[in-house]
Amino acid sequence: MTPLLPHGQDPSPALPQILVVDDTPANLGLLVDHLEARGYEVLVALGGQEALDRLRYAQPDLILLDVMMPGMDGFETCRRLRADAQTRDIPVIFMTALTDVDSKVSAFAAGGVDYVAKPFQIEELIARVRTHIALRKARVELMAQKMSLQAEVEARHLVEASLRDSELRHRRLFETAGDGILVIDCDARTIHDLNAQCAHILAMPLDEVRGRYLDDLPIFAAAGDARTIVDTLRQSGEMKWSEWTWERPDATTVSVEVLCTTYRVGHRLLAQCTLRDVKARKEAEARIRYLAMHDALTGLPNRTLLMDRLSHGIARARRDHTQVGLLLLDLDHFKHINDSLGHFVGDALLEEVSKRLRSVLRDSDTPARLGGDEFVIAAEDLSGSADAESLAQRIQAALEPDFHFGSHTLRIGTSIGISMYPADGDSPSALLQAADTAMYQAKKNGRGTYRLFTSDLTMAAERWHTLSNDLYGACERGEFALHYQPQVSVSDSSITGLEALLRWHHPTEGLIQPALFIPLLEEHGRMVEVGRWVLRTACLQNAAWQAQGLPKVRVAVNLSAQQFYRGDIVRAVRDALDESGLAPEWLELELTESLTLDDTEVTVRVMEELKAMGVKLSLDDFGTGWSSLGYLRRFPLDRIKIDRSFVRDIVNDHSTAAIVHSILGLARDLNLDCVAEGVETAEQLEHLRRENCAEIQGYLFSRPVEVAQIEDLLRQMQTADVATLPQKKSGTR
Ligand SMILES: Nc1nc2c(ncn2[C@@H]2O[C@H](COP(=O)(O)O[C@H]3[C@@H](O)[C@H](n4cnc5c(=O)[nH]c(N)nc54)O[C@@H]3COP(=O)(O)O)[C@@H](O)[C@H]2O)c(=O)[nH]1
Repeated sequence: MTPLLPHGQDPSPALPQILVVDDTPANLGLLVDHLEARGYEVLVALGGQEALDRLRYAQPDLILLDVMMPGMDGFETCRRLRADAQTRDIPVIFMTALTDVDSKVSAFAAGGVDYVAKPFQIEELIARVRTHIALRKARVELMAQKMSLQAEVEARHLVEASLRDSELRHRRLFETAGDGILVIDCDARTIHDLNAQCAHILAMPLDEVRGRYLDDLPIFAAAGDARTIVDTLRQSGEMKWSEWTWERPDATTVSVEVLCTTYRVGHRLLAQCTLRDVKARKEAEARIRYLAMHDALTGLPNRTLLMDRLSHGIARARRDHTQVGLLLLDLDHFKHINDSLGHFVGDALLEEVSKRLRSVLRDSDTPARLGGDEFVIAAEDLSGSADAESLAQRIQAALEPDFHFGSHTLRIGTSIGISMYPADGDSPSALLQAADTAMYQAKKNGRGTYRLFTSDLTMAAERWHTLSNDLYGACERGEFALHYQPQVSVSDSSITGLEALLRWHHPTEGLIQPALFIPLLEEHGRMVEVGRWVLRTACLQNAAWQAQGLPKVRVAVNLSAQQFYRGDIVRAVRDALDESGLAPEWLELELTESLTLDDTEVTVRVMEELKAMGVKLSLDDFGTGWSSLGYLRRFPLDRIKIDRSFVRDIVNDHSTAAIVHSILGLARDLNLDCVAEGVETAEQLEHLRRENCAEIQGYLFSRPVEVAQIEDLLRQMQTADVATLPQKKSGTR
């Protein structure tokens, strides 16, 4: 064991260490003295077990082991040392007085390396000790050498294995790469190697390409002289072609992007070229270009492409002295369909419309979708506006038949505005502006029509835009008012109801009729907010009349589709009733027939919620819509209002009279009340009286009038004897 050294003293090289095992302390003392005197470090143990214990912590170079010891004798101790891997190699010299052959044999059999007889000659013992320590040292050094040799071999194997791995990995990468890889030997000007993808791009078998001269391959013929390529590679170390196109042996054409870089292997200069097929990139670019130019839903050209085609069309027409027509289409009621039936049906309708449009167009016509329900057709090579008009008629005819989507059957009209090059503008944007103006006019004239642009329409369009601006804040500025038109009992001329009709007191233009500004409010999404104001005002007014003790009559408020589907109408009605204190039975909501387009759960549910509150529901403009009569049974209605277009012709036209007769019969069968609208003459009234129509509304009794006049009428009703209707008209018309 290495003794602790005083501070500052260098440790001497480790001394050979000897463990002496003897149960006789006198023997031990003697031996220790001799051994230490000869430069050995000595450990001692007084018995076999103690020796084994010490050897757990020490690794002496030699053990001197007494044979005859109490407890575990020397032989047994030696056997145990040999059995333990940690002590197996420590040489053991037995010291014993037994000198018979058997004892000596036993000593060697137990694993001893030598034997000294007691009493021993100290010099002999020292000589044996030195020899065995030298032998052990030599053995240890040999083993160390063997081990380092083995470690070296193993390390080399490891490096070789990892080189093989790396080579395999790179080979695999090379072979399975998505890009083609071609290795050129710049000195021999041959193909040194290539991967399967490269062979695929070249459309040549791999083995046929490997080793070939560059000049023999069509790819290099396409790129230029092989010698020039190699020279450039030699000089600059790299080369790049963004697109390299050539015809392959199988007669197909391929385009690749190529990047070559050189590297040295030993004395050879190689160049690795990566060939990337640019077809996928070109397809993606084409797709992006397509998406940028087309409408994703219908696949029709979008505004950008339309404007481009239009400007080319105008240029051609200028050259050929022909005309270009621009038709701007707006699908009537589309917003309503989208809101009520959902975007799925809305989208399906737009797709179907685009198909039908395509079916009536010539190759030289460009259909486009600008967004929403706005479609445009640019028609080239026209000889005049009559051609554009006949195209408009063909389009309207194509869109006329019913559209079927699942359980929904829809009919959709189109308003079309037409502008012509050169008459109405000589640029795409001027033509589009003119067509837009004409389209608004077509819509105003009654939907489902077309209109050619004329310069006076510009003024109408300008007025439209001015009014749109003026409408902002009109409600807050108190510019809206309600007029009321009585609904009257045919039997006794008493007023049964008052229809609330919205009026706009424009600051400079005076009173503006709702037919002009309600579509504007709808267009700008303001009808929900203004409709709420109408509801609230009508309820407060009716409650105030009742509070004044005037006869109780119902007040009828018109609801637009926008209010019904987007405005949380149930809550708006409840708020109006709560705030005014009006009993619900005195409020009637007039729903237009177009609302019944959607006879789905939503419509029925909202109607039932309104009905459950106790308000009355009536169906306005009855007979003008295109929905089935079946909804009359499904919807919880109280009243239908026969549209004034029927009343107008009721006296002169038999078939109209027959329709009104049927409507009244149907209403009776379904237990619905009926009001005939637009009654202007005594003859119409008489006809309706004969048909047992219970109530009428129209100029014959009164136009819509201001609050004060309605109050007069209600007071007259309180006091005067009720006269027949025609007599009543004199005071109020
Ligand atoms: N959603 C809302 N719609 C409203 C509201 N206020 C009005 N309107 C709708 O605007 C349309 C035009 O209304 P208006 O100009 O007031 O015309 C009404 C009557 O003046 C007119 N009428 C009544 N009697 C006669 C007649 O004998 N002859 C004749 N030529 N016209 C007559 O009819 C209009 C009322 O029609 P209706 O509503 O169908 O009962 C109109 O569609 C209004 O609904 C509003 O607050 N919200």
